[in-house]
Amino acid sequence: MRKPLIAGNWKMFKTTAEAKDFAESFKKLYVSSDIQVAVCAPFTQLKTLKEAFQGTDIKVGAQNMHFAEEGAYTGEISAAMLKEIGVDYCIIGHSERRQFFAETNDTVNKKLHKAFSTGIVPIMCVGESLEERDAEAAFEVVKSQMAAGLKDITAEQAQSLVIAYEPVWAIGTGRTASPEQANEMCGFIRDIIEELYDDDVADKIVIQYGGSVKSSNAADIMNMEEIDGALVGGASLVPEEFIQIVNF
Ligand SMILES: O=C[C@H](O)COP(=O)(O)O
Repeated sequence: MRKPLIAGNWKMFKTTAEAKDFAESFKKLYVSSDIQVAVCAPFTQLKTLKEAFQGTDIKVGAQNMHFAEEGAYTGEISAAMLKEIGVDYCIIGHSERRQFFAETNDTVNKKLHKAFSTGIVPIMCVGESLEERDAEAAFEVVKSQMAAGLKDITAEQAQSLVIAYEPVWAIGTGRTASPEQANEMCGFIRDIIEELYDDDVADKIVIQYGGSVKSSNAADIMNMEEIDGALVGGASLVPEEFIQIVNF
């Protein structure tokens, strides 16, 4: 049985003081359940959050990492550095990284290999742009992101992978994919996993939806059969809002 994952993605928001405030308020509202909860924060807040969430089952994730073990890569952070402070998850291939920081399917693939070999669970993001959806190319685009991103990833590794389907046109726009549209693509992603691996892996893999998820639409999305959680941007910044999504 898959354990759904609801993960916040803070993007480039919150100072250390703000992260501490969030954690203190959120812990008071949070009750452990059969939903896994994680907060993916800026690098500088990861240690703060790990400490603040100690003694709870709330996990912590990064939003990016480099694929090399170490080296002359000014400004980058390695998987080992994240692991050392206890980071559980890392978002890989978010559309904002693809759009603004030259992330490609090839770098996504390299990062996945490094995350798995370091013991960090990758949250691999896939999703089409509005132009691609309008051109009826959404399924083809997602399929090629999946195939290239998962190149040479073993079935054993893939079982613990999280995939986030985030249609680019629904991110931060207030325009959510309908629960049916999201469910259809998440089902398609599961079919691709079955094709690439087998039905056992397809059955185990967690597939999230992301894009303008809020407390008002969380239940409609989360109750869809193929959707195992959410990657939540803006609405994860406010403890009282994020907890309502977690408790959908
Ligand atoms: O990673 C999260 C997504 O980019 C969604 O962001 P959003 O909930 O602010 O639309």
